[in-house]
Amino acid sequence: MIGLEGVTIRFGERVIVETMSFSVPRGRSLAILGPNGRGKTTTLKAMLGFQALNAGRRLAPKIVGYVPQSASYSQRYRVLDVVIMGRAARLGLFRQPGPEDFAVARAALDKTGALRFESAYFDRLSGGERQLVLLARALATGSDVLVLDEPAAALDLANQHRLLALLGQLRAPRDRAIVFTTHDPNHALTVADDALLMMPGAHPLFGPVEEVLTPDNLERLYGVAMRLVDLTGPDGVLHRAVLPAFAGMKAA
Ligand SMILES: Nc1ncnc2c1ncn2[C@@H]1O[C@H](COP(=O)(O)OP(=O)(O)OP(=O)(O)O)[C@@H](O)[C@H]1O
Repeated sequence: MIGLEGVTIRFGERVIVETMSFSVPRGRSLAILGPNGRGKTTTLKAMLGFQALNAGRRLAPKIVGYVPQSASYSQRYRVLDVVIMGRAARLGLFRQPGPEDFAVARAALDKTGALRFESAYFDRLSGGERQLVLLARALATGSDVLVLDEPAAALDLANQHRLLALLGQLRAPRDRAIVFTTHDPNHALTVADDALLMMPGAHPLFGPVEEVLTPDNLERLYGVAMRLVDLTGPDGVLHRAVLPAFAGMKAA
């Protein structure tokens, strides 16, 4: 389980969140949505213990698989070494990674479709390729809690599809708590059970995706008119999708 209880965070005079509470138990996934600069990353950092709280407390296990928006290292590392870092908390300060750690790291890279980069230098990869490696690093922790900060942001459509399929696979056994931020409500509709909408100038809305992700709420969230559409998915079943009204506009 991971979450926040009565958390307030201020930067100077500015209140980012005030007495905010939510939790994600094992078996559920949460999507956090909100406009740029509203406090999504700050909320994730608070959950992970990287952000000082003005009030309240965080609820989190000792080891969490975390995918930051980006990562850079002061040294040059190969991809496999970056993923092995996900094992660090289990290894402790002095133990070297063994064959089992390398096997776990390779399996994680295989799962995210990044095994072909295992010997490449991490800093030579594209933004999207790095994101797949960071996701593998999070999986390699073996934690049953995964926290992902805009995991799809740098991904092309094929890799978004792969990421959503992978999140779907990770969610299916209902033995993990998964939290991710996204700017795409359709990603929330596809793989989240609950949504936290960080409304501009108002308290966040939290609840099951089907109750919270309404066109009205999304319009208030982004200030853009939204429409609901029903689309037949690859499985032949009708699925709900949301589109901003500009999706129907023709370029002049
Ligand atoms: N350490 C800090 N000190 C002062 N202000 C900060 C600090 N960290 C973040 N902020 C500010 O808090 C606000 C929320 O930032 P945050 O990164 O959480 O937004 P976000 O919702 O994740 O945005 P985006 O969608 O653009 O990634 C921003 O205005 C940011 O500039």
